[in-house]
Amino acid sequence: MTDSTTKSPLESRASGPLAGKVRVPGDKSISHRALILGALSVGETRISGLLEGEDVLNTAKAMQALGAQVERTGPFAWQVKGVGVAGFAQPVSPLDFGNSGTGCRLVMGAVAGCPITAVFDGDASLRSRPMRRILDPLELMGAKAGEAREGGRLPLTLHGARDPVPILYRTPVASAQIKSAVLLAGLAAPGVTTVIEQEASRDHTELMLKHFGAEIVSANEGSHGRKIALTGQPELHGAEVVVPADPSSAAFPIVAALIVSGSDVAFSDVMTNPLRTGLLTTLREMGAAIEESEVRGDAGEPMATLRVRASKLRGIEVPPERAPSMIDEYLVLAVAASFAEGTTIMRGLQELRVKESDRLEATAAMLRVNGVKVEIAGDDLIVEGRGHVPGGGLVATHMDHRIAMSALVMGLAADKPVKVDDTAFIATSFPDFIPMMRSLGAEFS
Ligand SMILES: O=C(O)C1=C[C@@H](OP(=O)(O)O)[C@@H](O)[C@H](O)C1
Ligand SMILES: C=C(OP(=O)(O)O)C(=O)O
Repeated sequence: MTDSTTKSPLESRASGPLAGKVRVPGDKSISHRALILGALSVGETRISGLLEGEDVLNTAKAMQALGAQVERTGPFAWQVKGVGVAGFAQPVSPLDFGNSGTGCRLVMGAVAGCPITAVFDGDASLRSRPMRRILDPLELMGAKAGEAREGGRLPLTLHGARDPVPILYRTPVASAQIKSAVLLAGLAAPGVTTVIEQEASRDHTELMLKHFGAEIVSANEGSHGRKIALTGQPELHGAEVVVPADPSSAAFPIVAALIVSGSDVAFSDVMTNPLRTGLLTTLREMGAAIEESEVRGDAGEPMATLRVRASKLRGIEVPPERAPSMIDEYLVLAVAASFAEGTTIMRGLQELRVKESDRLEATAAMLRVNGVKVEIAGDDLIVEGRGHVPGGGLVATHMDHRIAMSALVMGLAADKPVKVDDTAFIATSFPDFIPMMRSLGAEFS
């Protein structure tokens, strides 16, 4: 996918009721972490339900380049034989993370604790994203970033620490990627590495570290925060990981089912970790009919079947403290808000500016070009819902999978078709999105 020049446009049009039961692919966050922790463990890790999207496949390649044995043993089934904590080997060529911030930043943390040097690179989107936020704590732990562009942007050379030191670090923004990078580097440091976050971000790294045998304690901090303490230099043991379905991927067909009248769609095994369910909370507040059944858990990650039926939605205000639990879902929430009656105000979205694209601007542009009234006020996004969307626009995806999927969802219920300029990046997180949506009744051409 890196710097692809051939674009694959697609148009989506008003469709009949969506119906069926599907399992969206494995969770992207958990898939990256299973490969990385498998590589840092002694013995064998077996992963089922891995997301075989480009982002995760790039992490798998990076683990191989760093000395782990990584093998696909069947559909979505992978086996990793690890090198142990701080055991990474010097890679012979640059590590290419393609479009993936998570893969790149988490592996930076893991490399920072090893006495090796690695070059990190990615596509034009990833090269535009800030890496200083990761390099700052890693340098405090003893790693050194070599020559890099302004803001620590890729490509960059990272020299891991010979003797990593544990730190206490307060993350400057609610970011699971920063927290996870520090914890992964902390694995190699003697003593306790502590991360304090003012707003709790997704805790998959903490849960999975415990699952692999690390001593890690997490406590509430302030009204919305967490304090996480990891004891360094554990022996991590290979483990079984069952990857639940990705709620951030399910978000697209969920919103599609809500806005296409008469729809009734079920989603199995969707991860319902409370630090990832902000969108479900918000949609329910807007009037969405979403029922949970078959609730269960695996390796600390709860999951459930969700049944979603087309619903009349109303505009609401989404508080800023909810942002970390739905940070990747605002684009498709903005689509739902466009079909709602009344104004939806989404507050505190500054982090959307540093994702695969500037998602605040790109979301507003997607809505505007399709006749929806929208405004950006500081870090807030304000959408005027009128119960229907004119459509007819051509949406620029800016190398961003979630813009492409959101726009295609919008077209399924808009008055006129909606076209996206490029669907290629959907393969980073949801390779079967188009056929799965068609199987539910979506009309794409
Ligand atoms: O840790 C993770 O797996 C992720 C954390 C989030 O990023 P930030 O940590 O930058 O908020 C999210 O946007 C990304 O898709 C996945
Ligand atoms: C922000 C995302 O991913 P990443 O940061 O891993 O590129 C995303 O998938 O929406």
